[in-house]
Amino acid sequence: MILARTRSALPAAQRIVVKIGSSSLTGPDGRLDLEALRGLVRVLAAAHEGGTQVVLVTSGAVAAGIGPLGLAARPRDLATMQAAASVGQGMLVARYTEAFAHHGVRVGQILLTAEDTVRRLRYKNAQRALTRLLALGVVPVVNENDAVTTDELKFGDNDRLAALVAHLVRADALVLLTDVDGLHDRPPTRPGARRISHVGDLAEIADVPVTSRGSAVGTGGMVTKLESVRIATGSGVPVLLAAASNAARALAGEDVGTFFAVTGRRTSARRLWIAHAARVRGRLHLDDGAARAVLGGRASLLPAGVTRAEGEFDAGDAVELVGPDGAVVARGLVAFDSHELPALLGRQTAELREALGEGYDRELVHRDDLVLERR
Ligand SMILES: Nc1ncnc2c1ncn2[C@@H]1O[C@H](COP(=O)(O)OP(=O)(O)O)[C@@H](O)[C@H]1O
Ligand SMILES: N[C@@H](CCC(=O)OP(=O)(O)O)C(=O)O
Repeated sequence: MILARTRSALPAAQRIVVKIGSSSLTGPDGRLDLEALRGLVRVLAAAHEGGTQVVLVTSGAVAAGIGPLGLAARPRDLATMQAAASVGQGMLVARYTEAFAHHGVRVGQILLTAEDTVRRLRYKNAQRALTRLLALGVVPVVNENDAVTTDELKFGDNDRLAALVAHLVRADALVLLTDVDGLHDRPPTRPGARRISHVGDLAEIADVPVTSRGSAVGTGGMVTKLESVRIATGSGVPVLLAAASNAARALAGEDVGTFFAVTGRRTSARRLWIAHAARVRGRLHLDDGAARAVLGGRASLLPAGVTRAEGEFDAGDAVELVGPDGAVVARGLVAFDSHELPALLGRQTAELREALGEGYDRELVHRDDLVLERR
């Protein structure tokens, strides 16, 4: 589709997901910057008025909780982050509700966890709520459900969450707003850094140095943004990455920020999650036959084809499947806990059923839970 390859996709988009990072919503003191928030809302309300459906994915809950809790800086431990997010999220949504109401637009809060994008029922649930809100002319305001999200289940960052939401609502484009106007050919603090305007394929920027250190209040830096870009463009959604201060020009299709063209087609949310699971818990080493079977694309992985396992994981966790040459061939959700594996590896299915009973003759990684590594 021609639209998804150029910036003209943006003004023509009927449904967009816009993500704004903490760095663009907070002042130097770490508190919410109301002027910045209102500036963003002005732009989004105008897009809404023009007939574009807008989903806003907003960070800033933890940052908004820093001031009221008297914390010196953004907390790094999970419990204090949860507490700060719990205090901050309410304030954040109250501010958006007021700011959008000023333009006659209603908002609805949606808090998601990783599970909502993986488990079919929950995925459908989230999708139904978001679609209905949009049909009712409401701007959904989405964030991760930080106050109850455990370490394992965390999206890790809102950049990834935004890409998954863009997939969920079948957005025509994803707009990532941050404190820097797009990807630069080197971190923008280095002298001579220049903006890259268009990326047709991520391979073009393989050599661009990016840091994972964000601003003082942001998380993930440019690395998580590029991961988000990879998820979105690889599943049919083009991305524009720009400075929040350029939001209006970005939505108008002007030459600001970096445009990333679509590189792949829409895929299932579950496969998307497996391919980009925030955290891989272990590795299964495959023998030659198993590696070839998996690479063939239609086979499940059986215990018989695995020579050794690394890591500690529970059934349902994401693991890497490694071929005899040491290269990762696929990612998948493993069906057993790691402590069960020594008794299973290298043994035939029938033998396992006989020795250990029904239930132990199942696949180690079912083919529906397996995604080949892109080469
Ligand atoms: N090559 C690069 N081009 C642009 N920005 C980069 C690059 N490498 C690192 N960065 C950094 O990424 C930061 C944005 O990430 P972050 O602070 O996490 O933002 P947010 O809070 O919006 O999610 C920028 O401030 C910038 O310093
Ligand atoms: N959900 C968290 C934001 C986490 C996050 O990814 O922040 P950022 O890198 O600023 O987009 C919050 O609301 O504070």
